[in-house]
Amino acid sequence: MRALSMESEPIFQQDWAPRAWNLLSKLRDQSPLVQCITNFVSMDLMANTLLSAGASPAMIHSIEEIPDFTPHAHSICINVGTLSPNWLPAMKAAAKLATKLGKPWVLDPVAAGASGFRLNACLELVGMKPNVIRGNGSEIIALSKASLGVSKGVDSSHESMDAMEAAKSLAKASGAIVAVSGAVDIITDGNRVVGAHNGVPMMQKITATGCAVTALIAAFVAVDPLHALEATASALSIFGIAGELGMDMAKGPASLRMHLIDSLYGIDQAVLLSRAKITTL
Ligand SMILES: Nc1ncnc2c1ncn2[C@@H]1O[C@H](COP(=O)(O)OP(=O)(O)OP(=O)(O)O)[C@@H](O)[C@H]1O
Ligand SMILES: Cc1ncsc1CCO
Ligand SMILES: [Mg+2]
Repeated sequence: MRALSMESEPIFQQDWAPRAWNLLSKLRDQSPLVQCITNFVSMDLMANTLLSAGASPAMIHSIEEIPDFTPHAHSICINVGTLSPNWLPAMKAAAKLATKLGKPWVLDPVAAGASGFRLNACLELVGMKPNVIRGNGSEIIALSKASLGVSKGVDSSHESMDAMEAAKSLAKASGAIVAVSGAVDIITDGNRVVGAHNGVPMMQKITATGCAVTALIAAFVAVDPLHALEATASALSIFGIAGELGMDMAKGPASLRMHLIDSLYGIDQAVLLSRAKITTL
């Protein structure tokens, strides 16, 4: 057993699986309202992921509706996947209001390194204090270095582990929990680093699984806003478990999409406790 030297150690050494189950149970009881300002590709999978987990999604993105609606949301997910100049003001208005009201919000910097417009928009949003930033390896590296990448667009050309230092420095600079998805999902506050080892490679062959897990993180952070790192690791692990269970029934990406949603809906305590694999890295 490690020495209990740091003040954060008791949480660091927690038993992750029971904690993840506790959060999923809370989510199912409370059904948090998650406002999603997200890309056109992801809307269906994101809403269905939130519903099957037990949360309540609302894809409400018009700037005119933010003053009335955002105060009712329990958390907000902002995703720049199909960004255009007329969407950015609504994203910023929602982020600003969420921060002012103390509501957790989560940023998905899709293809952050693909263009100057997108990178600057993401950097501006990072400056508006998201509670969590979740991207793939290439996105987190581009954001951390504030530079354009030779990226494949929305897909990653890096392993998540390649982005470890970038994730830590982005977390330190922004004050956000930073999560990097991949074979091992990395979650860090800049000091602590945790790995979520669930999931199957075929999840990369379904568009917007990353977007969907970012929204799931928003739902988990809504039920435990004071422990955003633990909530983020739990969401990533549980989504990965749904992928593993779904893969047992799937014939390819299209049927995995369906079985993943069914599996997320059906995850019970025994399955979660036996499958969740969250470790200190
Ligand atoms: N090699 C892998 N093995 C297991 N799980 C994986 C692997 N790669 C990705 N995943 C899982 O797939 C999900 C999506 O991660 P990915 O890194 O593909 O996101 P993304 O690139 O942002 O996706 P998108 O832009 O399509 O939404 C995450 O839950 C992640 O844990
Ligand atoms: C394919 C695609 N293009 C812009 S957003 C998106 C969904 C996955 O990020
Ligand atoms: Mg993505």
